[in-house]
Amino acid sequence: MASQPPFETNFSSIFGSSSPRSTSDSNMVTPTVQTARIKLPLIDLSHLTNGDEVKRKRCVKQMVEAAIEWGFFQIVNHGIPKEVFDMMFLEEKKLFDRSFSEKVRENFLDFSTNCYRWGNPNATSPAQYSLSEAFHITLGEISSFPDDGNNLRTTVGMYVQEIARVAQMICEILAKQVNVNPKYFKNICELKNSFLRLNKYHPRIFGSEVFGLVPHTDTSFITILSQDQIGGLELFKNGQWIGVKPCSEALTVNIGDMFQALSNGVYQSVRHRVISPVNIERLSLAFFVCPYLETKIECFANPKKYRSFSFREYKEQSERDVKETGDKVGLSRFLI
Ligand SMILES: C=C1C[C@]23C[C@@]1(O)CC[C@H]2[C@@]12CC[C@H](O)[C@@](C)(C(=O)O1)[C@H]2[C@@H]3C(=O)O
Ligand SMILES: O=C(O)CCC(=O)C(=O)O
Ligand SMILES: [Fe+2]
Repeated sequence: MASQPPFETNFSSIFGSSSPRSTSDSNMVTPTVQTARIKLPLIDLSHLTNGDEVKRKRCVKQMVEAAIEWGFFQIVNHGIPKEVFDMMFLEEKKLFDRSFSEKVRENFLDFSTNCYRWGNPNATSPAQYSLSEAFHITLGEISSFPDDGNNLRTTVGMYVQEIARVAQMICEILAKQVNVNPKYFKNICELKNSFLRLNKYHPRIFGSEVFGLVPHTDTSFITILSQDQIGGLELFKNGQWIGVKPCSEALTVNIGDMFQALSNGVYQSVRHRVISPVNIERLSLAFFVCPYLETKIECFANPKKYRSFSFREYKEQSERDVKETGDKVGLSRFLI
């Protein structure tokens, strides 16, 4: 049975003969000239723990500067064994290779009903269409899985434990620099709303360039991305889309909307997107650090840029916006 979502049949009415990049939709920043791929600031996390105080301070400074200037950086020597990624990518591939009907079936894998998504069902124009499929696996749900010897569950559990440890370290450092009590990020592993998003990007089928994932900011505090070597991730900086060069062994970290709000706009939740690969599929794993639904997001600086809001309010507003317009409006809704 086919494992592919029916992109072609279901979206032919939206596409016709055009491609997302050739439209003048407001999502697009025209002209979309592709600049050279860049290497993001690369941060060696071993300096945080090797006992050399000068190197530790330099490492913290690099990270903070990258969060302010780029909203993105890459990390190496994070301490997660290569085997953990190999196992996780293998399970991810096996999961996406299952039949389409199995993937959409309600309560597949006992997760909540809408953990599987493909395309963008709410797209109103080609510029909002994503040629990819994804699973959202929230931390709260993994812990309630029965231990039935299923490799996917064990592997996801192991993966998020490792990645959450790294996430915690980064969040605490970034918090301290903007006068947020690092205890705010105590027990990230316990943050049941944090989730792992498994992304599969399909090779282009609609002519020229197509979005694998439409331009967006992440709703998280931070996101930690692991990707294969295919590439396609681009970020928007100084009026241009810039391709991020994949770097083996490195994880990509980006600031999400919650940290931008918490830091009163000091850290940047930068718009990014994925361009579909040519003749090849691409896999990635994105871990989103999110607070509890009732957590109040309130910055302590003055004057405040954003009104305080709960994570529930932000999430529900974003979901409503995506449903009604095909796109997330984001933090601009909460400006004072
Ligand atoms: C169609 C969309 C779903 C999404 C918001 C968006 O407009 C574009 C990107 C999607 C994304 C990707 C990262 C996160 O998983 C997410 C929650 C987010 O903040 O942006 C999702 C949104 C979603 O699934 O609702
Ligand atoms: O796959 C990628 O490179 C980016 C994924 C992403 O932006 C997301 O899942 O929010
Ligand atoms: Fe993202």
